[in-house]
Amino acid sequence: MTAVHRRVNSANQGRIKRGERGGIDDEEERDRFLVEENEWGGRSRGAATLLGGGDELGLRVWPGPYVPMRDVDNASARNRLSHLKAPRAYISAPASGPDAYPSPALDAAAAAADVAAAIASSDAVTWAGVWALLSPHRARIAVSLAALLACTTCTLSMPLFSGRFFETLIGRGSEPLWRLLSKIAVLYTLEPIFTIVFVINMTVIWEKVMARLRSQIFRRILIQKMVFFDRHKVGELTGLLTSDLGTLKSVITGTLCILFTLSTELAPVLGLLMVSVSVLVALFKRSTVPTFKSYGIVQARISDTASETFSAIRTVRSFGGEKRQISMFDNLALAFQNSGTKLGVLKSANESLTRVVVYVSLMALYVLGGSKVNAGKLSVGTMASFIGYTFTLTFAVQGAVNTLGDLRGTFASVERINSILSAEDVDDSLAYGLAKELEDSNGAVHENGTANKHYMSALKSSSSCSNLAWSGDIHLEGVHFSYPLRSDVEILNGLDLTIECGKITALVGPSGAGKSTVVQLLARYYEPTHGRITVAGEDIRVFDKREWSRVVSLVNQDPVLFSVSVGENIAYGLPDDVVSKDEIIKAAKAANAHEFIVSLPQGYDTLVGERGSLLSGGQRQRIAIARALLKNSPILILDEATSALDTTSERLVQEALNHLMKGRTSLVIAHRLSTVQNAHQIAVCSDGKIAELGTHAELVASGGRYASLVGTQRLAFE
Ligand SMILES: Nc1ncnc2c1ncn2[C@@H]1O[C@H](COP(=O)(O)OP(=O)(O)OP(=O)(O)O)[C@@H](O)[C@H]1O
Repeated sequence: MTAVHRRVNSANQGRIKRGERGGIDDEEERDRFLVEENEWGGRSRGAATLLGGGDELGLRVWPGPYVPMRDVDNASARNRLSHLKAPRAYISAPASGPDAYPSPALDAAAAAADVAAAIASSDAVTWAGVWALLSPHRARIAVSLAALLACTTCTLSMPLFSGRFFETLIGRGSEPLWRLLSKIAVLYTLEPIFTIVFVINMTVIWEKVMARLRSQIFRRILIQKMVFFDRHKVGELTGLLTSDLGTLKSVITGTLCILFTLSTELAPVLGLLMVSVSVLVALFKRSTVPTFKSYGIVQARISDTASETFSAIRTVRSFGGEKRQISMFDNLALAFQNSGTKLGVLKSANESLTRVVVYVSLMALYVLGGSKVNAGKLSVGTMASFIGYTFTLTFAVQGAVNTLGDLRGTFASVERINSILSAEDVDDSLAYGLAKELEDSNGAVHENGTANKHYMSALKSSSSCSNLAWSGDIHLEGVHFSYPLRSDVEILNGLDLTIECGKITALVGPSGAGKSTVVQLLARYYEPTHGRITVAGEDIRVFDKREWSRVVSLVNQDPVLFSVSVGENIAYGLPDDVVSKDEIIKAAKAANAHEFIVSLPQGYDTLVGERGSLLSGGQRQRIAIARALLKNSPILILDEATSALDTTSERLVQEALNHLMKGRTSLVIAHRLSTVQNAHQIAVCSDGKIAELGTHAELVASGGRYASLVGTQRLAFE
């Protein structure tokens, strides 16, 4: 084996292993696949690119550092290769240029910590967590505080100098006017400089903290159970990452602004005013938290409605639904306006009351101070300083009121984030798998890792999952299931089915019988409420969901593509591996997609638009098949994969599917019975059970439901 062969093989380690371990019949095809790759590796510098060595060629390569080829076979190189695991797979050919695609680096340590924290803690945002995020920025905080102190000193000295200025003007000052004015000028210059240092440092710290918080929440959302996504709309969830967190940011910055105006001199007076303000705020708080909460909810609904309308724009157009969407949006905009107005009124009432407190203080100062100046007991300068300080105090109090007002908004936001992202909805089996992988790639010792505390003892190793899936039958044994949001309606009631290894099983039946539900259980989007699903006799719940997802490929009627290039969409079949362009081309060729792809304006680098909207249904379907081919998983589920296609596309897609199904345990769901008549066995699903099972000929001969379905479709069989 040449060095290049070794490199290519190592890079494809994961996929090859799956093939080697498993009992796939199609050994020959896999060998061909590898030989072709090796040939390619020997011909070009592609292998260097494959392993992240593109830096050598002046390319920007995903992901991670360059690994010298000769190192790949030894253990230390394998460790280094683990860094290559990042959520990016597709490498453009050298011709695409160094910046063809951005490189998303993954901070595995932070991600592992976040996932582990999500498993362990019930609240998504805790003040202790925010504090922990702040602590690495201690040096910057110290600089900020020093700047704050300097700035406060300048601010608090200003009224004193104003007083002296008036004294000098009326001829009672001891200092020459020019000297006084130059001191004031220095003060006025330094104050904004210190302010800039303070604000810039605080902004940098907070942007960093907010970015981490956002990542934490995104990760937490991603590991929720499927029911969570049934329950919450997209806008609501994206709102958590934008507006709700935005509120959190403003309060923390605001709190620091209070410090900005604190001083020992003014502490008693400020303290007194703060007590009055706190009392006012406390009185308001009870009534305003719900208002803030409903404000957040309406805001989320608005973004929800907008994103839903735009993503379903074709449906809106075809039904002439513009008026309806506009009125829905207008109603929400009105509700948002009302809620905003209510909030504004409450805020201003709160602020006005505080001002009243300040103005009363000022009036007292004018009356008492004025009479003392008249009586000659107080100098004009001191009186001017007092007035200056009172205004300083006014700013301070207003800042405090705004901050406390924001605090109420923040309480509501944190409450909202935490109530939506409750710990019960975390999918432990998925979170465990993810935490384990992240800790592994971070080099964490597993026995002490956080992931270890959960599921570790119960779950099987990844190699056994792949081995069993390649070699064993799948059994659905007495499966009962109700969707969590409709727990009173039983969709499957005691369904038994054996899906034979390496063969094609078709699942047919009337609409609503539960066929797609079986798919969702096999994909483990949901778990059966009773009964179990086994592979080679092993309950599939003993595998973590990340591992299970690698052994199951799903191609459905309307495959969703990401709004990136065609090549990147195919490479998503192996999202954690480094995939060469040649592998992608080969998968595309096998999926009958290569020809149409190269005829696109930028070939494999053509962007597919949102959800793949710039491609036809048949083209999307073939890209999805190429993606599944690249994934090379032992279990394949086709849910109405050809039902949306015209005859030409269907032929092309069907050919691609036949290629894909070869040697895999396949479950095919189809309404059009002509597409499943050659399946090894056909199961008729009815009322959440398997009513009939056999080959096409057997079922037609038995004259049961299948035969009548065939009759209904008036197909000319045999
Ligand atoms: N996420 C969900 N939450 C609640 N109920 C659901 C959900 N998905 C499907 N259902 C319900 O489950 C039942 C079975 O649906 P399923 O999609 O499995 O049927 P099907 O046999 O695949 O139908 P079709 O052939 O029309 O696709 C239906 O009554 C449907 O309303």
